[in-house]
Amino acid sequence: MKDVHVRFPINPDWLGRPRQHVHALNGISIDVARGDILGIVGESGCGKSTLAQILVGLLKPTSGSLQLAKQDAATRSGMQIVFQDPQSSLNPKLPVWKIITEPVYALGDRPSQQAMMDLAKSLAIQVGIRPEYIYRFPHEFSGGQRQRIAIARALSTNPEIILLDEPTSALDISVQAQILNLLQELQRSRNMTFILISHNVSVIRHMCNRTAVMYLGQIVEVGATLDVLENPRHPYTQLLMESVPKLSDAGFSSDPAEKTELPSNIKLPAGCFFKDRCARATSGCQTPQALVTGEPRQTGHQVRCHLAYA
Ligand SMILES: Nc1ncnc2c1ncn2[C@@H]1O[C@H](COP(=O)(O)OP(=O)(O)OP(=O)(O)O)[C@@H](O)[C@H]1O
Repeated sequence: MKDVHVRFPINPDWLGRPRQHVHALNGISIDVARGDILGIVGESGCGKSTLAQILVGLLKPTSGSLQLAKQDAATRSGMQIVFQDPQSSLNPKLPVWKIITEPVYALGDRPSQQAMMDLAKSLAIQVGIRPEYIYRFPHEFSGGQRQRIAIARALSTNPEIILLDEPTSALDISVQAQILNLLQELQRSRNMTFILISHNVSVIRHMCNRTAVMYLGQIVEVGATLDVLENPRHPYTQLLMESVPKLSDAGFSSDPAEKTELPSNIKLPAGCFFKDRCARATSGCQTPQALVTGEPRQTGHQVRCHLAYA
């Protein structure tokens, strides 16, 4: 992704002309390498869903561009998505084998029904669903099983990248780890590329080798997950990490927005977007901050703050 911006027009006048815009993404540039599990973390409203929609082509950037490197011969489609809620993302009227093979039809292929049932059976086995269950309907499965079906569907076209948009947030705690483990096994055995969007830092830490932290439609810090989460350099990442619930905490808050307000994305702040919430802000924060590479340089650690390495 190169300098992607997304603005939503709002508040139209009587001629239908927008009086204002929501600045949802404000210059997102990021590379994902093959075999990466890239985590994207940030609080509610920072633009994670907008980014997901741009990645899978449901939304076009207002400006900027996306590029997918040349695909493998074995790869049939660039990207598939697994949504947060398997309850609403699976068509309740279709048997599971048809749900799993839907993306194959979407590519324009018309294989025989038998071939599709065979494909669905083999994918069901890979995600831990009994193959004889593929004739059943979504309501006959638990939440965790439904998410396994959604994962099988994403695999059906053998995509280069799978975008996981909060893949475990709608599931019971006891099932979350099983789904994350399944995703890890699939990623390793197929050397797939995952982009995992989550507000849950623990999920990102468990799963991702690289992590990008978003704030007000920008990436404020990106690098190897251990560097970003264990040794955060941006004051916002530091705030985010301080707010991660500790097992010993009772009545914790995991949302830094509850401590201080997220500024408006209709009228963006001048200079650094974070300065009004930042305990370290100085006069140098009045100018817009660029994402600069710092230490450790070899892991491509980048921070959008002039104080990061001061
Ligand atoms: N179609 C739209 N029209 C106007 N504003 C929008 C639209 N879609 C999103 N927004 C706004 O863009 C900003 C980013 O929204 P987005 O849904 O991408 O955030 P998010 O990080 O995914 O939040 P959450 O975790 O709560 O889903 C928010 O201020 C949201 O209100």
